[in-house]
Amino acid sequence: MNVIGLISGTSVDGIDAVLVNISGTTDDLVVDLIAANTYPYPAELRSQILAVCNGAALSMVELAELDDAIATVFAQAALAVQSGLGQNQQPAVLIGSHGQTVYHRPPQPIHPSPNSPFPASRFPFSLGYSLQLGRGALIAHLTGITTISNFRAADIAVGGHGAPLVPPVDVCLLRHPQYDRCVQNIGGIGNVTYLPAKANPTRNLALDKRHSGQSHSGIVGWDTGPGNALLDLAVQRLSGGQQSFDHNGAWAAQGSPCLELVHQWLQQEYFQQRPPKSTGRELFGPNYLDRCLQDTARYGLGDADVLATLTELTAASIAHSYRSFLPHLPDQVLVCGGGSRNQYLKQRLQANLNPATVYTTDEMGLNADYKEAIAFAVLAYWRMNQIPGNLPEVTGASQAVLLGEIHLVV
Ligand SMILES: Nc1ncnc2c1ncn2[C@@H]1O[C@H](COP(=O)(O)OP(=O)(O)OP(=O)(O)O)[C@@H](O)[C@H]1O
Ligand SMILES: CC(=O)N[C@H]1[C@@H]2OC[C@@H](O2)[C@@H](O)[C@@H]1O[C@H](C)C(=O)O
Repeated sequence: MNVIGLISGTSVDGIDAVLVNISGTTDDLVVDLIAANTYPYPAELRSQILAVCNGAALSMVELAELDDAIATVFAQAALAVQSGLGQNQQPAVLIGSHGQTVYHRPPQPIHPSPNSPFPASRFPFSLGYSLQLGRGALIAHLTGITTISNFRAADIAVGGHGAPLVPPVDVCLLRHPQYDRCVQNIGGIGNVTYLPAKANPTRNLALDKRHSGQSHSGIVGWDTGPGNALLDLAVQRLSGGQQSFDHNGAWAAQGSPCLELVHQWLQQEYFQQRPPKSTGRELFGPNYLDRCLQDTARYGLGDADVLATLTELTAASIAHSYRSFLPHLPDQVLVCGGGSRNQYLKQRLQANLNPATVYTTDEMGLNADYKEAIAFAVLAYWRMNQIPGNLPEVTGASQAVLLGEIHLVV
């Protein structure tokens, strides 16, 4: 079946769109990439989204308009990605659209009031909340293709974080017979999937002691913290808006990281918190960067040193979380997302993760730039085949559930 996957991530740089052919279900899942492209947001729409992500207030009218403006560009991306198909290629019969996250709040532990009608054992937390704009009904109407959207809501309703959702797809496409692997996405935020080798699951039995979730398979995952979000914001500030990101890490590579500062930052709550855990720009956004820059100023760091230190925070927080929450370091780390193109970050990751070897998912045959869009095509395909899409051991949900709402074409 040909399926389109659409996502714009926390970097808010544009819509990643793929057309894939999918067959099989889980263990026998096969995904062939037919076409892929990124369609940048119109500048004004992007600034509006970033303002909302940074907490700008919106009226209901503005919210409705923003939702449909995003749905419209998502629908355009879907049509565009399959516009140049050869004669022997079939158009998509299904779209999986993640939409644009504008707000994400993980579930919070609470102390229920004595008058609560719910027993504390049943409801020991307030549910998370995650809002993705770009409503699926409009995408289905504009494209004429059945669309699945709002993937995170069902997992959150059963107590999960609703994120990360890509790990079950990593399990099907990247698990190795002999090597323990981590698949590390480095987008705006970083997230990992740990894939113990199929051959030696018993090596991973120690996992439950470190990880507060239950994982019989040994497969776990979580958001590691900042990916490129802080770096991008810092580059924009330090270049006076001339540059939007540190191309290949060239600027940071001219400086040296302040390891003492990185060590202090790693003591912060998010890095110490056990999985399941998820985060977003609400935490690792402009205010967080302000605090980092106050610290770097105290240490008298120059611009290149500031960027090297923020790059080190991304690399070191990833390595710190593996050492804290996995039974042992993996044999291989497969990076994907835009951060996998930052050569300096990749070097620092390798230095922090020795003796594990760092690769990109491209080297394993899975496109590093479009893996998330591919995953949402697969999640939509699973939804249509009644296959639950969440991994409770990753999201913290109380059960596996079907993910996504189906919007048929009327
Ligand atoms: N050549 C490059 N050199 C350095 N950094 C790069 C390069 N290409 C992309 N990036 C970084 O990758 C970022 C975009 O990554 P990506 O598209 O994976 O993020 P995202 O999908 O929006 O985020 P998330 O996975 O958190 O939702 C850019 O903002 C930039 O920081
Ligand atoms: C709420 C939200 O959009 N979370 C994103 C974000 O970007 C990376 C990381 O944080 C991950 O948890 C998730 O995205 C990917 C696609 C996921 O669900 O696996």
